[in-house]
Amino acid sequence: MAASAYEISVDGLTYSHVPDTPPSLTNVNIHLPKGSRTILVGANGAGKSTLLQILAGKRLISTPGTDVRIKGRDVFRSTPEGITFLGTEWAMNPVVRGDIVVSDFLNSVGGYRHKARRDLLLDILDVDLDWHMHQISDGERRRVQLVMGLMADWDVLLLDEVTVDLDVLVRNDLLQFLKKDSETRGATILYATHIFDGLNEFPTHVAHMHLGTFLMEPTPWPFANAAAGGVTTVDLGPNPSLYAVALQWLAEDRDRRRALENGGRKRRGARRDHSLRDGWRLFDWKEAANFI
Ligand SMILES: Nc1ncnc2c1ncn2[C@@H]1O[C@H](COP(=O)(O)OP(=O)(O)OP(=O)(O)O)[C@@H](O)[C@H]1O
Repeated sequence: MAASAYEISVDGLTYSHVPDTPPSLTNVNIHLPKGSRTILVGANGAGKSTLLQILAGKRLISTPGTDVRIKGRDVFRSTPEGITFLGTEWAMNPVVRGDIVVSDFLNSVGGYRHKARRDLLLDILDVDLDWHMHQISDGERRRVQLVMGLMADWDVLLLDEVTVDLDVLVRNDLLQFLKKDSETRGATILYATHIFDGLNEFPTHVAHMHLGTFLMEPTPWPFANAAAGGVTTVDLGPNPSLYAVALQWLAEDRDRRRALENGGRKRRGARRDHSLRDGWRLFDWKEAANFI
């Protein structure tokens, strides 16, 4: 299939947040069909958020040979319509912690234009239009964000761990809504999460990221084969749950990372006292206690 036939296509993507430092993404190549729902599995620091932010057009990349397209259009040069990105940093913005009533807030971002969908989402996410944004909990603020982000029809939804602070009932209802919406409208979802329970029925594809690369590119889910199609080193039995697969992958990733560290090929940061530079000392709690 030509790259433009995919809803999301990434070719030759390498990216460093800071010039001349090890890349957070290295030669990423993924191709996702329209209507797919892909779960990105990877340890903290694997590169999931970086990839989602790039797809959302939040970072400009002009490296020759890099091609990042959504709906066939270059996300850096001719950003397509219909992409919704929902990340965790939104809730930190002082603007959405101000004294504004939820109904006014949603109207200010066009809620009146999508009333039927907005009302459905208010119901699913159990959001009260009379709430004041500065008087609600983090999880409630997250629910308002989801109503805001999902009330207009989207073609491609990029979700970066935004279900983490939802209660299980709301999260379950939301996932069912997203699945149905994606099936009905052929909309595409790429979802990075660390919470795998209740997720087995959601994805059409699952992918495995580690240290900025895809150890397994998006692969149709479920994995029927007993050894998970060779994607893990141990036999997880028939039809393993996503939780079991993720747990195994992350354990293997940790071993792989530690082997790199032990071989002196750490990517960044000190993790052990023997990694500290000359002249550095470990924190001494007994010494520190004298100052309390
Ligand atoms: N703004 C930044 N400046 C410099 N380095 C960054 C920045 N953001 C992320 N990184 C680095 O890029 C790498 C990938 O980070 P990223 O946030 O994409 O990982 P992640 O898979 O989303 O992790 P998590 O599961 O913890 O959210 C990490 O090594 C991280 O330290």
